[in-house]
Amino acid sequence: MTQPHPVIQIKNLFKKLRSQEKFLIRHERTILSNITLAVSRGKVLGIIGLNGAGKTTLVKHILGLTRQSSGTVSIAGIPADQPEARKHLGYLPENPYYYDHLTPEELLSFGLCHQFLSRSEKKERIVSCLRAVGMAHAARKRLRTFSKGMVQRTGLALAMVSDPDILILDEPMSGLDPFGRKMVADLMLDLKQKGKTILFCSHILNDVERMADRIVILHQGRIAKEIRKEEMAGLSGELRVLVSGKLPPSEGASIEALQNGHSLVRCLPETLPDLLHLCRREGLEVLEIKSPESSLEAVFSQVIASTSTYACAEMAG
Ligand SMILES: Nc1ncnc2c1ncn2[C@@H]1O[C@H](COP(=O)(O)OP(=O)(O)OP(=O)(O)O)[C@@H](O)[C@H]1O
Repeated sequence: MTQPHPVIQIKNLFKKLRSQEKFLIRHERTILSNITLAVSRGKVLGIIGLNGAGKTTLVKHILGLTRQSSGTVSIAGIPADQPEARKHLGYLPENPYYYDHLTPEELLSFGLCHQFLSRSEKKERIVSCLRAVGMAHAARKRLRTFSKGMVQRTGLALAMVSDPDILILDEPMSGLDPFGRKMVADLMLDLKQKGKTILFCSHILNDVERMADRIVILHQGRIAKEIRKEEMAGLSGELRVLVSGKLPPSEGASIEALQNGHSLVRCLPETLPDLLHLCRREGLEVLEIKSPESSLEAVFSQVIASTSTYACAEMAG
């Protein structure tokens, strides 16, 4: 089967920044190191990483807003620094800030100024985008009167208004209440169903796990791990069960004898009834059942622990 042509293609991308000269010695910091990444049409790629891992810098390269030290970035086959590449992109920045005397309606019509649409088509597009993000009721209010979450929602509408094929969303859930988060998640899945390609960065691992087809863990400017959806399903989501004594071996459970005489059992939720039965039979008490961590959270922690002596990523380079 032939692979679909990637709409975002990054090859061997390096970004180095020159620090101030010290004693005539020039220092360089590597912000991104040998990033190679491709996203196919209609797919959702989630990027996660610690603060300072390089996520926003990577996004800036995709948007053609900064120049790479080496390597290539292309959007729909066009180098990312060419203006034509941007026609394919809708962008929500990490901390959206817009002229706050504007209304969402005015802001979105600015986003459509290069589109050949009739007045009524523009109006229809603006209304439907504001409705999609739950901001239709505030279409004519000044942005300066908005909460952070309302600005975030308006920013998302702006990213969508020109109907781009590719959406680049830097922390789309930031500042949103639980309803807002669900709304954005549903919206992203809807956009995906419409064939849009989405690349987003987030610190909310549950959302990333739910929405992404593929996840990239960026650490200290490098791709530390890529996880495909199929692999995500297979990640362990084990329960941890604390039992008041020693247990004999049991199928489907890993048992660790603790120094205080208790046992810590790890098992999948479907084998819990067998384990409870075993505890009853052995006359042991179940002291605690801890639900699984987000499986992505477990993998993320593992990757970070194994790829670094965790010094703050900002010190890297
Ligand atoms: N203009 C700049 N000048 C100097 N250093 C910079 C600049 N922009 C980014 N950096 C450094 O590059 C590294 C990556 O920053 P970036 O903003 O891409 O991280 P991030 O993963 O988006 O972090 P966060 O999760 O906190 O948003 C950081 O160490 C940051 O200090």
